[in-house]
Amino acid sequence: MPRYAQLVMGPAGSGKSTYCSTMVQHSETLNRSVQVVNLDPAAEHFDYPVMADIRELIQVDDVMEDESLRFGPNGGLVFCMEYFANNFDWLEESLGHVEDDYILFDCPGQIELYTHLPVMKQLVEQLQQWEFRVCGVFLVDSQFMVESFKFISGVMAALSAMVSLEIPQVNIMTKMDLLSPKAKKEIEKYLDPDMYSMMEDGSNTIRSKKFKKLTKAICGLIDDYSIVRFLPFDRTDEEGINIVLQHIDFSIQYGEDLEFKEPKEVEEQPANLNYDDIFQDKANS
Ligand SMILES: Nc1nc2c(ncn2[C@@H]2O[C@H](COP(=O)(O)OP(=O)(O)OP(=O)(O)O)[C@@H](O)[C@H]2O)c(=O)[nH]1
Ligand SMILES: [Mg+2]
Repeated sequence: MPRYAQLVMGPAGSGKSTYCSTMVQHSETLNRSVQVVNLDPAAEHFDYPVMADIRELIQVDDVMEDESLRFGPNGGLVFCMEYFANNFDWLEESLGHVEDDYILFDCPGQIELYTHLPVMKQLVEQLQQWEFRVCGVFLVDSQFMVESFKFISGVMAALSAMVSLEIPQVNIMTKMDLLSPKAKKEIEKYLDPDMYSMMEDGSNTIRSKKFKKLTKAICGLIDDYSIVRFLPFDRTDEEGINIVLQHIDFSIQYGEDLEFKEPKEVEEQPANLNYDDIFQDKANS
């Protein structure tokens, strides 16, 4: 039986930890068991129960305080993640060997982890060896997506994670509840984007003549191949959360191997049943 995992990624403060705790609560209402592993060695607090916590293995503070290393917060985090990649047996031990389990990995917010460092790819390959089907969940704060040039940079960040990890990926715009009614209307344009008309919009930011060809090529890539799409995520909207979960489940084929319940057997009826005769028999008896 396969095991299932979501790799919850995204820029700093995009709502990864909140997403994890929302998903845990939502799954409880569906009577599904979902566990969370904290992979952020700099995490201070989160409000979900953890199955495993990378801070048991290594903490950013310890790395920064180490006289021989002398790292700052970002270098420290990269060091921690590389240390983690060299010690996957810690994760194996913490995860155990439960078949059919469903685990969310709450990742750190440093974007370089998803764009050019090999750690996350190594983690994905390791999880796949342990028979996990892994879906990338890339979160971007919706408040940073309501203008064309910001949207394109969000799309590029999501795309580089998709390209480097080579797993199914569901992209999500978080914190939809914080948008003003005007911004909510505006954001609809970005949930089903028409990149070519976006290039023609009022702002001059993406219409610089010098980069026109490049902008057009990027917009064309996104539009023509429908490579990147975003789903809205409002933590107060159960229906919306369910839609996101269904997309993710579908991408990792969750549920396909679950036990199929046989329908109750119906007593076989004679092929040429004559109802009139039956009613007549009953009436006579
Ligand atoms: N209103 C609202 N606030 C949210 C939502 N998601 C996250 N937040 C808030 O945004 C802040 C950051 O959320 P986190 O879940 O810690 O974000 P993160 O991506 O885990 O952050 P790092 O781990 O530091 O990268 C917190 O104050 C959350 O309460 C949301 O859907 N709605
Ligand atoms: Mg977090």
